[in-house]
Amino acid sequence: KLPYAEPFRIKMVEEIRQSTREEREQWLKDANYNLFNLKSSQVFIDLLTDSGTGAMSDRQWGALMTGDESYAGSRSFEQLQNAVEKITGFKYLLPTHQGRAAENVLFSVLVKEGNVVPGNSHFDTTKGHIEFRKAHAVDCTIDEAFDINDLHPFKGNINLEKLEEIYKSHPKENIPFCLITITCNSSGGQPVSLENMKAVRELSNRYGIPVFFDSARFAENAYFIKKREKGQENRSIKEICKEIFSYGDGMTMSSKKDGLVNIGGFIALNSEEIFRKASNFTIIYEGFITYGGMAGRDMAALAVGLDEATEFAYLESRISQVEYLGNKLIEYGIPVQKPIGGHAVFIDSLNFLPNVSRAEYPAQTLGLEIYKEAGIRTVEIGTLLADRDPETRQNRYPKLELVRLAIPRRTYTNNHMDYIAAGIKNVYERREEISKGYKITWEPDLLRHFTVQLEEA
Ligand SMILES: Cc1ncc(COP(=O)(O)O)c(/C=N/[C@@H](Cc2ccccc2)C(=O)O)c1O
Repeated sequence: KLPYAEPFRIKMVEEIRQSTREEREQWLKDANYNLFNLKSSQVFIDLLTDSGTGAMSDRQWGALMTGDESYAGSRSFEQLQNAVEKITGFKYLLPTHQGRAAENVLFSVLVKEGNVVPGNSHFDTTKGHIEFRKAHAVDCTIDEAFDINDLHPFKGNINLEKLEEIYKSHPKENIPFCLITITCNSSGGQPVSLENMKAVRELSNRYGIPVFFDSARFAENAYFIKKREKGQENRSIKEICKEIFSYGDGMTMSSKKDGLVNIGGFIALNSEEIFRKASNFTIIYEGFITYGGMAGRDMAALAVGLDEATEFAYLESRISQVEYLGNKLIEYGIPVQKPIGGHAVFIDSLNFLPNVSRAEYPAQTLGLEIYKEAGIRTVEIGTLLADRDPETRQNRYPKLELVRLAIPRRTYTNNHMDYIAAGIKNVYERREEISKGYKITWEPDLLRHFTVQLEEA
């Protein structure tokens, strides 16, 4: 038996450059201690996000050259429509410029003030688009997801009792849909099992509630089903994807993740009625319904990307690299969410920095220390991202206070993974000295983590 190796070779490279610790300390000060404000030239290894940061293949670059920029009826739209239907089975497609735009269009049709939208953990913009409409996102994820050492293979699963509790305590007109996020980003890139999706579908049918998927990392979810769920090991990724989507009425997609492109999103669904209504919002917010904020060439590249992303060999190499980094950190004794997620390793900053009070944002503190140490940019998935309670305006302290190391697709080598692990180990060895965190000097009303400004506490 031979080990796996990447099912691709590299044909283009982009230079990255190291800096000095002194430079980085100054740059952080200039950035108001918000890693989003760093220039890319100030970052050696960029793990801020796996969204739109991956490498396209030569076939995708080729598709760019033959994109059809017709305003209506583009050939590239048809190519994308065929790819989406082949993989998901959904008949109607509305392209958008990215995932939150798909949420904006779909939720403009389905989400009304006072509504309740249950599911597993809704991610930041998805929750933002629900709360922006004065509706409530309710997290019904299983409890095991919040214990980083529990090895439950599907920590993205929905707790059916919690979900049924919601269905029983609200009239169905007040629950526009149940949203299943695959994989579940906020709980650590954790997958949802087919069995759970099927059970959610059956329960929702009993109460007459539609089911939608937030599908940003659906291919990685399918990979975990194939690897971990009994009876799935001999099925192709594409077969598993088809079954996944058979349990939903539709999906939103950030193509910047498992679409393997740098920009793009879409809505796909089966209901002609919702498609008609959503089309109006697409025309208002995005563009005509056969391009929706995407260039023809980007739709052509996305059609190829969806096909590549749903191939086992690609997923095995992508996910094995994340696992490789996760296992190195575990070897160093660093507390991380387990099992290792599909797109990222999530460090438990409460365990890592016990001397930093929660009110001083320990995950942000750790992210800044990792950048100072090694020029690696990460992101906080904790109290800053959780935003304030819309009513009380108090901080909402989530169960998990995480630093996410999101690994871009087909971009870094395992030498970079070794470098990342070594940099974090250095911080871990001096963790006792870190006792002061940060405080907010300015924040916006919504989705504050992108633009918040901080200073040393
Ligand atoms: C499950 C899920 N659903 C929808 C969307 C919106 O899609 P879009 O509008 O971004 O295309 C996202 C975006 N996720 C980005 C957001 C982010 C966070 C921190 C730093 C940079 C970017 C990420 O997780 O990295 C998502 O994860």
